[in-house]
Amino acid sequence: MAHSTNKRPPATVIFIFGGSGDLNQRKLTPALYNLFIDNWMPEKFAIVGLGRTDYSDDKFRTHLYDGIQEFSRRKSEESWGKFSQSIRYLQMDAGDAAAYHKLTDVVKEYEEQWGGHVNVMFYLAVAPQLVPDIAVKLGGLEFCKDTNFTRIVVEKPFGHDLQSATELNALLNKIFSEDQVYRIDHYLGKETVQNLLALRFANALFEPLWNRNYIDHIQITAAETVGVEDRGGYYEQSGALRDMVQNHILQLLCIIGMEAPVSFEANEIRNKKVDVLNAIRPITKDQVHEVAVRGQYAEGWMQGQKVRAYRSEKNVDPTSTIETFAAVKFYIENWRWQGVPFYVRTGKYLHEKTTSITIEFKQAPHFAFPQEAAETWRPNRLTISIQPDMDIRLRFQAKRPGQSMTLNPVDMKFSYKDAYDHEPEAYETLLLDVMEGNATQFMRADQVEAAWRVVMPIIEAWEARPPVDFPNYAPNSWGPEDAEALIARDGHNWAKVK
Ligand SMILES: NC(=O)C1=CN([C@@H]2O[C@H](COP(=O)(O)OP(=O)(O)OC[C@H]3O[C@@H](n4cnc5c(N)ncnc54)[C@H](OP(=O)(O)O)[C@@H]3O)[C@@H](O)[C@H]2O)C=CC1
Ligand SMILES: O=C1O[C@H](COP(=O)(O)O)[C@@H](O)[C@H](O)[C@H]1O
Repeated sequence: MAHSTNKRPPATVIFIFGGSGDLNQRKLTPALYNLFIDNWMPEKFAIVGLGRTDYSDDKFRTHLYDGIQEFSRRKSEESWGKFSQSIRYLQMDAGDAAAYHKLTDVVKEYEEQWGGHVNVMFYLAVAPQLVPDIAVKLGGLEFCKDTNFTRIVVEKPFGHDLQSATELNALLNKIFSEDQVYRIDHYLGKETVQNLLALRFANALFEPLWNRNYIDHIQITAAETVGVEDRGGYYEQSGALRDMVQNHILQLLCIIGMEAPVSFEANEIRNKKVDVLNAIRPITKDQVHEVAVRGQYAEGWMQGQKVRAYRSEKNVDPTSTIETFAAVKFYIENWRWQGVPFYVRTGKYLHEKTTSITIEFKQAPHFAFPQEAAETWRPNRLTISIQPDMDIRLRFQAKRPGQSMTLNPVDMKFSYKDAYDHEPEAYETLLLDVMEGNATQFMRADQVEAAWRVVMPIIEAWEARPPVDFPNYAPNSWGPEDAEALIARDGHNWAKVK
């Protein structure tokens, strides 16, 4: 969430389970380092990486420094020198209950050194199977019972389905209070996603139009130009629906669909979002084939490179029925959105890297212009590009210069690149939120479960009926033809973002 004052968070010890892993090197340490450069880190902090790998503190810092060189948006020897003094490594197997006293020792050490109580963040950057066991073991530590000072961050995937997510929530809520649990969805930390709240609720301009009376339909696209890369093992348990729709895309849909919050207090925002999830029209298993499309990439070409079919990727079953593309049509059953379709799609190896939201408005009630003007007329559209372009465009009709009354669709555009010189990475924002104890942009237990409830019928129908046509789309395309048909049946096309 936006941080309103330059008040730095209180003294914090950050334990990163999975300190030796990819997420820490690629995202977490670079984010903390950038917060440090911007003076957002607490005056007193320590970062303790945990893992089984045999690292000395120095070797661990060197490993993280390599990550800074590769992944950080800023790199300065001088600031790294200062920042890295606060990093250390603790070699331990997370399954070893007897080793957990070391965490208490570390916390006590800093309490003595810094002279007072310290906040503690546990970041669980480990495979999801390890999460329950680590949570239980942390629960045995006396200082974890301190609900004001101890927080636990849980990475995605949060559960594999509704049942496992519910069980994980029950377990976490037995050990920690809900206020201590931060379920991360990194999309919510993106500047352009947070800006959706500003766009909708800091402007009086849009709200009167933001409903079924003026909006024809809404599209959300999260397209990637990468394949599953070396994550075949994970992806085989997941697929596009679990990996992207259940979390990131439904969260975008919530922000677009929610009612105006009374305040920016965490539970107020989360209540408004969960209302949207609860209002999504349940899809029956019989309807799945009408409202949802799945795809899997074949071998082909991406940006001049030959790429393998999904079924030939590392750690992927050669007969895999896992989808690398998903498109779904949702309806939100409430006064605001009755009858307005929300089309969403996501996929790997698609034609363009883009995450964007397109809001298409209805036609003006009466068209008084000559017939030739109608030929170039296009509906009003508000297009919000989340990434990699970060801009908002409003398409409207203008008169084409000349002696006849012909129309031209033109864009009014706000571009982050032109307006600002930098923006923080999502993990910077979210890690600072955790240190400040602000859970607004994190998933509450009921939100996660409500999102699973939305996608479960599709998952179950797809698992019950394996696809017969996989692979069914070529790399560098926009996915399977059925995805075009899904939206074309309603008389629309997927919007071209650029
Ligand atoms: N990488 C990314 O960009 C993203 C990752 N995530 C999520 O973050 C989590 C971690 O992913 P990632 O970093 O890629 O995975 P990695 O496989 O790179 O890292 C896994 C980490 O877990 C540690 N680990 C495994 N077993 C144990 C154990 N028994 N005791 C202590 N530590 C253990 C490993 O340390 P060691 O081998 O030293 O024991 C390693 O540090 C996953 O849930 C993933 O879905 C989410 C979004 C993006
Ligand atoms: O959570 C995930 O997100 C990434 C896409 O993230 P983005 O910030 O680059 O849009 C996706 O590649 C990955 O499969 C998924 O696990």
